[in-house]
Amino acid sequence: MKLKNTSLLKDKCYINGKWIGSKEVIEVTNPATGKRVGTVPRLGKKETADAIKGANKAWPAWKGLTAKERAAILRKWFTLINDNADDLALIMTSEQGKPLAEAKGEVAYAASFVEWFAEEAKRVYGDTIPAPQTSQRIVVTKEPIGVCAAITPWNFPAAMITRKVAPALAAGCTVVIKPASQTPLTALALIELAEQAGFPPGVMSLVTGNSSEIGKELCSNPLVRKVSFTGSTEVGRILMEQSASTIKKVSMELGGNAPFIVFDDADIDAAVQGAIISKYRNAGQTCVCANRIYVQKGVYKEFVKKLVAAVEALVVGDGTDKKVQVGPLIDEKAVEKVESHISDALDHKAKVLTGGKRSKLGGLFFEPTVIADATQEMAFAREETFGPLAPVFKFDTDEEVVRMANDTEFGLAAYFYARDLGRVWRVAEQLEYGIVGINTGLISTEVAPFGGVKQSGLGREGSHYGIDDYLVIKYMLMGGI
Ligand SMILES: NC(=O)C1=CN([C@@H]2O[C@H](COP(=O)(O)OP(=O)(O)OC[C@H]3O[C@@H](n4cnc5c(N)ncnc54)[C@H](O)[C@@H]3O)[C@@H](O)[C@H]2O)C=CC1
Ligand SMILES: O=C(O)[C@H](O)CS(=O)(=O)O
Repeated sequence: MKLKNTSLLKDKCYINGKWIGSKEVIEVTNPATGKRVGTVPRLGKKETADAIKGANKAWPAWKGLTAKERAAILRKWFTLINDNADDLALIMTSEQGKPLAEAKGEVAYAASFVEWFAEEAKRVYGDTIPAPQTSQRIVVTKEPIGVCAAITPWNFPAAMITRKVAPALAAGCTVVIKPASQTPLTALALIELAEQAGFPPGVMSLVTGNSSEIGKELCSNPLVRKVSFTGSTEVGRILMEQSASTIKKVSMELGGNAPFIVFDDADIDAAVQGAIISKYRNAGQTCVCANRIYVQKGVYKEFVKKLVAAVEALVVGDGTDKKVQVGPLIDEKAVEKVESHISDALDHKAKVLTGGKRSKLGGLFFEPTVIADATQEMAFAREETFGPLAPVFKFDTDEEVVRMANDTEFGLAAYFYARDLGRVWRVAEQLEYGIVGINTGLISTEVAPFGGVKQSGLGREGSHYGIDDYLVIKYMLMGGI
């Protein structure tokens, strides 16, 4: 990996302002080549407890800074991330596999949360409330909740970290981060830049190692007041259970199963482009990817023909190749999940229109796939595929498709293409999701409150709502006036 700034490639963790190694290490491999790109320490409970203790010790001074002083350090971090965007993107592609253009886009997206919350830090407002007695006054303040834990996934190795730590730090909290073991190098590069930006020791630490051991300490240590997690719903349940014993505040950004609906009054070409970006971004490994594509019968043939042509034009390969639009999946388990969804669909009489098997490139590459004649009985109607598989369902009426779209335990993102104003309002209001994309396949921005309903999670990230998850409300009632 040829970096301009070689200080960004770390093989140590960062705990209480010190870079810590260990005898035992975790290998980080490139999913496109299977080659080792680096190693990180295999740490556990003890180092996590040290990081939590250090975060608690650093908290009073950090929250004691003015909002403007915290904002200035966040702003410096934002500038450093942007100044090192090319290197951060190359590290990300090397450990996660996404095409460089997508990695650069994610670095900018990650930086946007740091910029946004540097600004929001100065807008944590309280209230005054008319008191019930003339001798009383009531003031409401919002205060940082305290030491926070951030546990993040491999699919967005930069943005899922800054989307949590930026609001926490802006609010005056300190943070201990546990990144995914598959993609720790991007996270550690961000920490290197945070150290350069001037965050005091203990304010932000990062631990790599045994996920469940570190997670248990983060969730059960009483000094931690908040756990913010992004990942699968299964792991989210475990973390919520583990956090219950010390009544921690939790934010959960979990799995999804996004419906993507094309009505007969849609702009079909726009809908095809929206389906491509929503389905095949990050090789389909995002929680907001279209997992089910519903097409109204009057436009079914045209849409499917155009979708197949667009999918067949996608270039699969190593993300460092500028021509590549679809990189490898993260691991063998992910490839087998896609294969299992395809074979289940074929067992239920579905038809493969393009793709349907591992790429001839071998390894973790999978052909972008479109399946026709999909039905609600098939596995992808219940489970998140998390891969480049687009199942197309045909539907007749608006009522029928809204029922099918809502028929899931998940409720993160939904999309639809339509132009009739009444239909747009009716469908948008009837969809049981935290995010609804209308005539677009790309809904992610730092200015909006990202999050799900039902079993897709709790809390919101980004937007002016995002900082509330790291604050607690206090009121002071003054008597005897
Ligand atoms: N709603 C959202 O924004 C997102 C949801 N996801 C969901 O996550 C899944 C794929 O991402 P993965 O990283 O494989 O999810 P995952 O849930 O397996 O892992 C996420 C993080 O949790 C850690 N982890 C796993 N088991 C743990 C435990 N027992 N205790 C503490 N930490 C533990 C992992 O090391 C990783 O850092 C998909 O279901 C996807 O939809 C992924 C990214 C974003
Ligand atoms: O982890 C994810 O899938 C992200 O939350 C999706 S997005 O925010 O990059 O759209």
